Amino acid sequence: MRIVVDANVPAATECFAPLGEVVRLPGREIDAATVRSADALVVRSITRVDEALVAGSRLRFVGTCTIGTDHVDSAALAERSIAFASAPGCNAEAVVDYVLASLATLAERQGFRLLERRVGIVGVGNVGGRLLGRLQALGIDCLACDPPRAEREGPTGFADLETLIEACDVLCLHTPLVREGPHATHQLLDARRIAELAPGTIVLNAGRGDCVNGQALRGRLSAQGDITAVLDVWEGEPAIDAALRDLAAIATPHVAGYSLDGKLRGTHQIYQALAHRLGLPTRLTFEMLAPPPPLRSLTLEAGLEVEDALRLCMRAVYDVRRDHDSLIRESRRQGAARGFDACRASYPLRREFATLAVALRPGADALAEPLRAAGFQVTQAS
Ligand SMILES: NC(=O)C1=CN([C@@H]2O[C@H](COP(=O)(O)OP(=O)(O)OC[C@H]3O[C@@H](n4cnc5c(N)ncnc54)[C@H](O)[C@@H]3O)[C@@H](O)[C@H]2O)C=CC1
Ligand SMILES: O=C(O)C(=O)[C@H](O)COP(=O)(O)O
Repeated sequence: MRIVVDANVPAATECFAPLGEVVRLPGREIDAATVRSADALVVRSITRVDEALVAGSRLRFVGTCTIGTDHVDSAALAERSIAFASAPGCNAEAVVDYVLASLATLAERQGFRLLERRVGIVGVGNVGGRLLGRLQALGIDCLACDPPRAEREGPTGFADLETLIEACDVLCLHTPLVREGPHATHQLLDARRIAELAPGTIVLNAGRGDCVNGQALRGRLSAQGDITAVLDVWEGEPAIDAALRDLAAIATPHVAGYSLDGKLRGTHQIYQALAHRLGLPTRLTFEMLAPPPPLRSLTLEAGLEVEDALRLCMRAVYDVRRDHDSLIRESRRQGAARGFDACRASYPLRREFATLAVALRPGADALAEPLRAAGFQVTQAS
């Protein structure tokens, strides 16, 4: 059993070596020649898995250690009886951490209170649903837009995109890339909708780059400069639009989901799927793969404002400004595409908010609820 695995998949040896011979390759270098002699292929989102890649191979299994599956032609795999598995929800918590860290950073920079904003969430699945849960627990007013869910579950609790555009201060996109059909998301935020955004709106895209018309967004940012963009995903990755990158308040190289926890969960889900396919037992648990976090706990004294406490704890675990700064620096040093990929390949260790226990001194009890709502563990300090 020969298993070709993307070099950016962590814990690949621990998970896949017990199942077969593991061959590691950079995701963008996995091609038809390397796949020809493979029995199983384990990728992340940058390897296009289509008929051209798998034709002539003896592949029996393809797994992507990611949530998104738009890089995989699942019909072409089914046609050849190649089993396919993805990793739903694996890094959803990390994306929610990214959104909260970005909004907290903008709140500080632009001088608004995050807890007073109204947030519109487009795509309320594993990511958007968890974001909704954390924001509502924080007491933030939210509107949710998810036409496929509204169709299945009924309209209560959902609004249409036009309403979100009109009524929300922040618009967060968490849709998959769907090119065709009644609920296509390709260019969902098109030139008309971008023109309709009220001045002061924050647009955050952590879904897929092609869900937003980048040219229209760049036009609005450069001509009027009256909205704010937070962009983690881009059209044409890794060769992204440098002008749009420079106009975005926060620009990151498709790393919203890049917590170690999220990546390891993705690997572990595909390990389980492949072992199941081979009829082999799964001896490794997720807990065996995840090392202890470098920062396990911190203590807060009484007297901190809620938003200051939230920002302090978020930054202790994940400071999104670091990812923005390294994309700008590496793009200027190496060019847009190489800089983008270099930041992803050498991504520093990042853990999720849930790995940090915040101990509260007597008198700081008012922070307990908001900190828990944001995703941290909370304990009492003496
Ligand atoms: N930036 C990053 O690092 C990451 C990006 N992603 C992207 O985020 C996407 C969403 O992830 P999950 O929430 O886990 O997926 P999911 O499949 O659990 O949820 C997606 C939701 O979007 C909804 N949706 C579909 N078409 C829609 C439309 N036209 N308008 C509004 N909503 C629509 C679906 O009904 C579903 O509820 C992934 O497909 C992936 O492309 C996921 C993980 C990390
Ligand atoms: O899970 C997804 O969907 C994502 O977008 C991943 O975080 C992307 O990770 P890479 O494939 O870019 O390593």
